[in-house]
Amino acid sequence: MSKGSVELIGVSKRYDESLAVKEINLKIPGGSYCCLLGPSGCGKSTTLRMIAGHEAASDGDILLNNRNVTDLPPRERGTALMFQNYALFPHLNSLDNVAFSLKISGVSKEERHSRARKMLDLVNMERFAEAFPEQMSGGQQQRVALARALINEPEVILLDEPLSALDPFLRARMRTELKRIQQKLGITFIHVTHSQEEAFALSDQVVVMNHGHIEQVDTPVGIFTRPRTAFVASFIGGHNIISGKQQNNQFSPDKAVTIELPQSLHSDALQERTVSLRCDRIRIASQPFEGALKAVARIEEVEYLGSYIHLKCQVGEQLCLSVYQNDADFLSHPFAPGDSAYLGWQNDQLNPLQ
Ligand SMILES: Nc1ncnc2c1ncn2[C@@H]1O[C@H](COP(=O)(O)OP(=O)(O)OP(=O)(O)O)[C@@H](O)[C@H]1O
Repeated sequence: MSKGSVELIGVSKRYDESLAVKEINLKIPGGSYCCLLGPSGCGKSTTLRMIAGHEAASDGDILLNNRNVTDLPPRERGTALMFQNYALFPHLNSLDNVAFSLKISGVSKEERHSRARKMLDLVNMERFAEAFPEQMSGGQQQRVALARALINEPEVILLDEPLSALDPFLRARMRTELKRIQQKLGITFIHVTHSQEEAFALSDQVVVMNHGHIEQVDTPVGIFTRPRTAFVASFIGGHNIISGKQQNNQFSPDKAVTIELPQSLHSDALQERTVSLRCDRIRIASQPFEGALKAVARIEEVEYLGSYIHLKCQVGEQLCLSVYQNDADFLSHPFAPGDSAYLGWQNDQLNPLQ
């Protein structure tokens, strides 16, 4: 692995009786953008803080560039943590905020200001060198905080929900900025978020966490096209999760519905099976169509979402499928609740879940 690689080996964190992080194993390649994604309380921030050294691991080892740093203090690890609330000093201007840690290490004023200016330049904040935190917007303060985290040239930067305090417009802009800076510096970014959109837009590698363990590590495309568990499929959204009994390649999620599974999921024995099916991979029409026709449904709900429409379709008694139809198709023939509809999909769109 190149510079800035991080490896967690059997890492756990115990708080009194509860295990916040449960024996996780993870490799993050140097120079990559990695997002830890999951719901509130799943252990993302604790994992990040253990990598930074602000929280001691109860068990396991943390390796940075193949060097065991488990027992080292934060400043000896080559990492920098950027806090959610930016934590800028209110009485210092941007330049002095960014240069602060250099001042503590005894770097001369001329050199620390020159290095701080370069960092402000990198985050496009050179014009605000003399401004104090209260004179800047949330997004501007965040750029300064990022410059401050980068001043010691860390190989790994750790970001805890860095965009959560920004409005949606600024959040999207800062997301692009973070990616640009990561690519320019070529260092490792580890970013905690509960937004799948943010994780998908930024990551080389997404780590989906739930209840202190890792559910899946994959590229954004891998996570979205092949979620491994029902938790991942439901957390990232856009997927139907269908459970039922299977024998051979016949799958019955409902007494009145039988779905044919792809040959790769064939099983001779009767067994329980859960699969996911992307909402945007289901074809819907008001008339029967040739090929891949799978079910007749009744439209229960119609939700207009701009570029696509979410249709809730009841199939049999117990199976309700969500279908995303593009707006052009919908507007040329709008469905309404109570209408009948014909649904179809390719068998290989049925993705097995654990
Ligand atoms: N200092 C602490 N003392 C006791 N329990 C803690 C402490 N810090 C975290 N926890 C618990 O550990 C679990 C994981 O917390 P953590 O903050 O890592 O989750 P998270 O996924 O980052 O959540 P959020 O997105 O809400 O920040 C939670 O159940 C939390 O209550």
